[in-house]
Amino acid sequence: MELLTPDEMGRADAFTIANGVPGAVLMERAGLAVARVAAQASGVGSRVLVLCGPGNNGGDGFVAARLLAGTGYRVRLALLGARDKLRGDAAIMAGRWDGPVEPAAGASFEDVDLVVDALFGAGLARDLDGEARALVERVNESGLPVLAVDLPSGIDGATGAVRGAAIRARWSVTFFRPKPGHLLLPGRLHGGALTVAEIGINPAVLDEIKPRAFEDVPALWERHFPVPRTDGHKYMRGHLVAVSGPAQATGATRLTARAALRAGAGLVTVACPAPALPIHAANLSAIMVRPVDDAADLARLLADRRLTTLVIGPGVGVGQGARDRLVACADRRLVLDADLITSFKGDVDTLAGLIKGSPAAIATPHDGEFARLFDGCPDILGAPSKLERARAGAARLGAVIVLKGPDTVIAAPDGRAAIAANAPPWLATAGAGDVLAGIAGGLLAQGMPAFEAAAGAVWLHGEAAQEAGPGLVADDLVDALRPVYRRLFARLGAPV
Ligand SMILES: NC(=O)C1=CN([C@@H]2O[C@H](COP(=O)(O)OP(=O)(O)OC[C@H]3O[C@@H](n4cnc5c(N)ncnc54)[C@H](O)[C@@H]3O)[C@@H](O)[C@H]2O)[C@@H](O)CC1
Ligand SMILES: Nc1ncnc2c1ncn2[C@@H]1O[C@H](COP(=O)(O)OP(=O)(O)O)[C@@H](O)[C@H]1O
Ligand SMILES: [K+]
Repeated sequence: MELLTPDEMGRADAFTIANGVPGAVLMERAGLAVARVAAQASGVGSRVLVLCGPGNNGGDGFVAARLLAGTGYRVRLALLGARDKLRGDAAIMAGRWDGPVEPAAGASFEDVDLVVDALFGAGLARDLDGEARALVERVNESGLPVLAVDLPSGIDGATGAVRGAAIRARWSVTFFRPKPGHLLLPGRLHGGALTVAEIGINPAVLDEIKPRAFEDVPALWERHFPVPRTDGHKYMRGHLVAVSGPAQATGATRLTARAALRAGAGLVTVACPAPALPIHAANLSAIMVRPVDDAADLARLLADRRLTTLVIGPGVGVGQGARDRLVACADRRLVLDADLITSFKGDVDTLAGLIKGSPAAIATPHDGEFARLFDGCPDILGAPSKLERARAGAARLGAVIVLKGPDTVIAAPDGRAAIAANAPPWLATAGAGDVLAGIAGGLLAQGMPAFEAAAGAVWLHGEAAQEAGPGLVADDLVDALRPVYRRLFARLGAPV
């Protein structure tokens, strides 16, 4: 579940080697893992072309080639660079390979069933060019199935970026823990199905490395998940207010409110301008509706301290009205979304100042809203990856940021971050973001800490979209949460 940057992975290798496991042993195990996945991908006797690079990634390739050749595969091996330039463990493994070594530049792809890409992994240091780039492009043009060792060559393991050009693999095998580049786009699209192989690195090294990035899976947040108590009642599960916009823009707030209630908030109230009240009232049943025409009205409503949590943004309108409403609720648990975020365009420090007193705040921008909020912050918008952008944004805002998309990143001001990889493409539909804000609010209302609530909400949202399947509209997500909850509760040992 931890994600290690290539640098952190290098430290994990180094710790392990320093503690008595030789690098060559790790490399033998890495090559064995590659050979195993190759064997699952392609039957005995098939023709495998192993492309080896100049570093240790190439060393893994030499091992895999030897093991496959020894178990009935017809293996050719092609090397990028000179054999006598190989160093360390890679040189040792080249010495254990007794077959021919072709130059990679002119290698033929005729009569090949599977390509093993062992060109570059964690050591990719610059954009591919020249011979390396031409080779990668030739592999992609061949249309042959590719198994990537560690990372598809050309993908930056820390950022997921394509460095010049990158292999498009059908399978990838990485070692010990995935890297951010396996989950961040475009890296994830280049990697295919990912296998994470144990190669004998003791997980105790994680205590030294203290990774700060994680895959967004239940193990990350389930300890904090608010399973309803047998002796509980609705007032123990929080009262959430969804702040609504005007009569012509009420749907987003209803999606938010329904999602919050479904996610487990004890009570949910929609606070709306008086003209919008009949519309909400006619369309809601378990959710309460209160007239709130301006910020002063909202402040009066919030004199009741039991209203602990607010979601503000969906449909609320961009401008001073939204900003004033935030002032009225800034000391509560908060989910900030959509129009509220846009209302602070280029003014993140004012927003940060306002929400300083909030006990738990989450902002859920998509890329466009993020760019607006951090307009004028080139250090944040220009950070090297989506992971680093979200982290830098969270630190500046002083709140958890959920930077949405196919590779949603959840980042806390303290540097913890998670990347979600479970959202299907049909989740990108109008109103899906309003539902996400509601789920996050529903979890916050039940007392979940902000980072865990945000990560939990993003995962649940993706699972609900999988559950609903293609053709999904945002309303379906709310219903689809039920089977997802049933499975999660069963996993947590809660009554279902
Ligand atoms: N002992 C270890 O550290 C282990 C390492 N393993 C493997 O080792 C890999 C990392 O090995 P390395 O650190 O040697 O790095 P790589 O083998 O990924 O690449 C480094 C080599 O590529 C060259 N290079 C980098 N960018 C280039 C570019 N754009 N164009 C042309 N050449 C470029 C470098 O000069 C260097 O020769 C991992 O991805 C993994 O596959 C595994 O065997 C497990 C154990
Ligand atoms: N290509 C994609 N694959 C999976 N999920 C996506 C993709 N694009 C967007 N999403 C998700 O869809 C939701 C859209 O939210 P948002 O952009 O706020 O839209 P809206 O305002 O219409 O609700 C977010 O949860 C986002 O992470
Ligand atoms: K590779």
